[in-house]
Amino acid sequence: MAPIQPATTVKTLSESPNLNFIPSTYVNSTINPSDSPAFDNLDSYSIPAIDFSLLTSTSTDPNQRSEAIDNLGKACHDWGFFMVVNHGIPENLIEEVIDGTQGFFNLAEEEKKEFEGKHVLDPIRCGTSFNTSKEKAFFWRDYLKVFVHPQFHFPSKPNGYSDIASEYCERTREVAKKLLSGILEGLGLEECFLDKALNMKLGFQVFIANLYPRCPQPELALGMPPHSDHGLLTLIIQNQVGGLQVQHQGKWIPVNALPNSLLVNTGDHLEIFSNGKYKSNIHRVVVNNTSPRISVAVAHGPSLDAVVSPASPLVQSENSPPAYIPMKYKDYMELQQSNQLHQKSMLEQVKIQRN
Ligand SMILES: O=C(O)CCC(=O)C(=O)O
Ligand SMILES: [Fe+2]
Repeated sequence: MAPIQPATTVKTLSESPNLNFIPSTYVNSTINPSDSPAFDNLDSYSIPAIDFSLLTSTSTDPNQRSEAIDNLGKACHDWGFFMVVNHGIPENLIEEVIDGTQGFFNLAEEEKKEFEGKHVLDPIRCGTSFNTSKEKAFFWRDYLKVFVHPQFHFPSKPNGYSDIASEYCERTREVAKKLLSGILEGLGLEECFLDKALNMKLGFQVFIANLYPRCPQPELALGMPPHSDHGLLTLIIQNQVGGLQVQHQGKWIPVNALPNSLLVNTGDHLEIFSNGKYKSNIHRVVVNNTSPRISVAVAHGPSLDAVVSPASPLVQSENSPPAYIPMKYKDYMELQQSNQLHQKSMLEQVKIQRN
């Protein structure tokens, strides 16, 4: 039987007059509200915040800096998710990226079709859900995915969006690089490993813009399913509308972003590289009936040609044999993007099972 195709973008669907119910193809049976902590319990789950200026400023007292490196390692270990404050990316640049993204999704459907793309390795691709050719239930989300490094690609519309995105991606690349250096330092690895093992000078960077329109039955739909990201670190900004939830100790914790913070997810390749010390974070997006959510996730990975395996100094003792088989990042990314997005199903395939 041919796969069911969504009629259109979720944006168009959500704008249909008198839409009181969602089509059954958007009903997701995987939502389990009881796995969220009771509301008055949320305070005991506070998402770590990292002060970026303490990691990078040359005038930081060395004790404060090593405390910041420890906090960063702890955040990667305990949560795989943290918020970065004092990152130095201007607030107005972030607002312009969100506005440009809104402008892109507001283009006429025929105009967006120009950027549709056919294959997961096409550098510009927009669409709906995650992978409609493989999904049984669709997600309440439209997206634009663009490869922005080592070569910068971008849609030519709307006017000015490409320049803003180019500047923003350069800034996030710098922040990601410094966070990764701090993470490596915390693992006891030399900074040159970034270039030696991961070839970060040619690091793969993808700009992912997401729109989650208003949904008349938010308790039945999901914006994005529980999943981990394929790269090393993903940096997320959003409009003022929440919806991102991170899994922590088996519970879903809603992310209430600190003002002007970057939200950071650790990805599968950090888990592989750290030989399982820093597990990639599982997250999902829930939707609502009042305000559309816009987010921009910029994912930072190794070079597509890098064959990634656990960092050699971390697997030299008998107590810590390599827990993942080496795989070319490009092959990993292509496979993850061509299948259904489900938990850590791709990472499971490279994990070495030991009894
Ligand atoms: O919308 C968000 O905050 C998260 C998006 C996300 O998880 C992704 O694009 O991989
Ligand atoms: Fe994600």
